[in-house]
Amino acid sequence: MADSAAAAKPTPLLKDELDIVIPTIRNLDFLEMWRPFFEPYHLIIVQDGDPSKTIKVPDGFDYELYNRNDINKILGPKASCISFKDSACRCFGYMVSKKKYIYTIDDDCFVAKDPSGKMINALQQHIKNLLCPSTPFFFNTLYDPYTEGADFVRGYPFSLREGVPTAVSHGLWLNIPDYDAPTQLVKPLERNQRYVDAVLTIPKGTLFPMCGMNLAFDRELIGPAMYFGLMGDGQPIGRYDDMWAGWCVKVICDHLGLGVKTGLPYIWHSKASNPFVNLRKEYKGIFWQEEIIPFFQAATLPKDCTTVQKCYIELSKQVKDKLSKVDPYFDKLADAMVTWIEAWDELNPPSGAASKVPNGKAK
Ligand SMILES: O=c1ccn([C@@H]2O[C@H](COP(=O)(O)OP(=O)(O)O[C@H]3O[C@@H](CO)[C@H](O)[C@H]3O)[C@@H](O)[C@H]2O)c(=O)[nH]1
Ligand SMILES: [Mn+2]
Repeated sequence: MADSAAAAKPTPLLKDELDIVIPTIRNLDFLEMWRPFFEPYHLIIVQDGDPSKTIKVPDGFDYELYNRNDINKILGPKASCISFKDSACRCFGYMVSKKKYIYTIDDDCFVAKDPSGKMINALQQHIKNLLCPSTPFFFNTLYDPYTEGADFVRGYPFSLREGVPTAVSHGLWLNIPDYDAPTQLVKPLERNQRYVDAVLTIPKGTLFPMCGMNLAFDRELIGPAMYFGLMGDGQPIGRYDDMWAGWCVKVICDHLGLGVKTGLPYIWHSKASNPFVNLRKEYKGIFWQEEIIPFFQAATLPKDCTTVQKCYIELSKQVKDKLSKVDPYFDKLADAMVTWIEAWDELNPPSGAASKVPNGKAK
């Protein structure tokens, strides 16, 4: 009987080709709710803050955990590019992973329900988004043409219907929306109750505010560009980690002909962080982004930038040239971008087939 039951249970999609990266400063009880969806996958937990604190992980999960001491030991002086006391530290998990795909989620994000009341398996939807092509060059008005019950509409060029590989799947959040501090302050009670049943490719040439709390990507296609910058302790800015990565990623995806999708899946974001603390972290970013975004909108990469690493190094040069006048911070950030690529290439030598190397060990 048992054999037939096991045989009937389908192997979860990309079970051995995807890591789940969780930045955390607290025990990971939230995993209990995700167990049906996450248990078959390997977790990479990036413990931020005090490394002497023990993070409790519920039994039954296969994981490796890295605290600040581990990061310093593994990267040596290059650890300076990994933020401390900010969720930006999660990008260390992307670097040490050996898998082709990454899903990253915050520890205050829970399983949401769709309008029918069904629990949403966010991970499976992200995988579906990543395994289906994107359509950045021509907008399909019936949204994702590859989803069940939809297609390319009349007038959509057949020459473009093959689409391009999808590098990023950006999910959304019910309940607490990812608002900046000023918006949170003026709308403290606002909750996102709108479930929009759509997945959209973000058109080429359009930037977007990438939120890191419910995000998946193809690590082999775009991993080296997923650097979450210098944030938190000792830095003049915070809560722009995912934004910075998203702007760099979108410029590089546009250049390399890769797709970025946003929309489904939703998660339930349960905890609003303190808007006053957030304002202090964000406020320089609120001014700076008025100059940063035109920089990324105007950024072009030369034809000989044929790999993500080459694109990223070129971008770091342009950051140093054009953004250092905004604040010396960008000079430091440009250098950290180079350090990140050096560390990435050290841990991920080009010869290694990323998804074939065994996982790291649980602590
Ligand atoms: O110093 C820290 C603080 C938190 N974390 C972990 O990071 C995520 C997000 O933390 P939290 O949910 O408290 O903060 P939010 O404001 O809701 O996060 C949103 O803002 C972005 C900040 O850049 C973030 O990506 C968004 O989701 C949790 O897992 C904390 O445990 C940390 O590692 N270090
Ligand atoms: Mn949160």
